[in-house]
Amino acid sequence: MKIGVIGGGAWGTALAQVAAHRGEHVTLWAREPEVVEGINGAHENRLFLAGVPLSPSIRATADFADLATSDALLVVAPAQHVRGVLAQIDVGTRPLVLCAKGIEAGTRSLVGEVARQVHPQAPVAVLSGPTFAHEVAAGLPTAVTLAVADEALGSALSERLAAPHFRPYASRDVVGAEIGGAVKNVLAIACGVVEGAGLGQNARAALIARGFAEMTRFGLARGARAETLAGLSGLGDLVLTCSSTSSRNFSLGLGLGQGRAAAELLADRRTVAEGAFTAPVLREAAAEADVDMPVTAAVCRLLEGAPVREVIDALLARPLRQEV
Ligand SMILES: NC(=O)C1=CN([C@@H]2O[C@H](COP(=O)(O)OP(=O)(O)OC[C@H]3O[C@@H](n4cnc5c(N)ncnc54)[C@H](O)[C@@H]3O)[C@@H](O)[C@H]2O)C=CC1
Ligand SMILES: O=C(CO)COP(=O)(O)O
Repeated sequence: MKIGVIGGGAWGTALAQVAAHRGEHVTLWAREPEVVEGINGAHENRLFLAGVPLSPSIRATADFADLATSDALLVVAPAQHVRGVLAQIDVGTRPLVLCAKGIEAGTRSLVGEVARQVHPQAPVAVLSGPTFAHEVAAGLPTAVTLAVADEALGSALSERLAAPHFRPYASRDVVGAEIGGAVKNVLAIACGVVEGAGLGQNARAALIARGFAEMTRFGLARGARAETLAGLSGLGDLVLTCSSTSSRNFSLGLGLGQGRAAAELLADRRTVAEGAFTAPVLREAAAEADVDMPVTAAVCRLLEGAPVREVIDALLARPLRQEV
């Protein structure tokens, strides 16, 4: 199978590396000419995954037409850009494996919904889980959820994407896999705030547990399965990104917790902290579904510039309630 990868950021590059190590023909579309040149020439993506020697068999391109012969397309552009990028590609009936984690602003669509709107003929799969790109690219053991409605296609894609250190677990819950990945980014910002504001490890553990309760309420309201939310793409990824400065979302929260302004933290950054874009859309979607998401609302207020102390005090002053 020939694999096409759309997006030359850290994650697209790491996934291209996994496929290349399996011996697949990999064509990677990247937006930045210097990424294309670096991968084809020096076999390195210095902009987004510096220091990782890439397989010489990965072929990078800036031309969507070069993806025409790929049998399956991994979509690894940031969530807010998936629609724009997909609109430029003739996909036909080829499977789209969606790897971005977020909800589209304006439409409130999950990435899978965006893909179906742009390419209704293409079957959609979601690949999501606890996967720092630099660890995957370095060949460290990693497991992901691979969610596809069609079981036969799910098995075929799992076979093709698996590697000795990269283990997909098949699921049919596409919405559940997507919601876990999108919501955990917002919660990772909150955990970074706890760290930055020096609120302690009890608070962080509480936030992970209450954040997971929030993710579950929203997921169930949108048709996700509880088991998926408790799996790799939900709780697994939540734990990873809520406990490491390797997470861009956690790092953004760390800065906010230290009292720095969101605009300053987001300005000029080349890498994407998806939670900053997802948080306001998630707040809207939660209101629409009549789901209480206090942590998400607090993250939104911090991104809008509210003082950290004020937001934390308001969160702690909420009326006491039943845990379940
Ligand atoms: N980095 C990681 O460890 C992981 C990232 N992801 C997800 O993968 C998606 C991509 O993230 P990364 O590869 O980490 O990105 P990155 O932060 O390494 O790089 C930014 C990416 O955004 C692209 N971009 C910027 N403006 C754009 C535009 N106008 N149109 C199209 N593309 C544009 C850049 O070309 C680049 O590919 C995100 O949804 C992220 O949540 C998922 C799992 C792991
Ligand atoms: O999704 C990720 C790991 O699973 C990457 O997290 P960040 O985008 O917060 O770096």
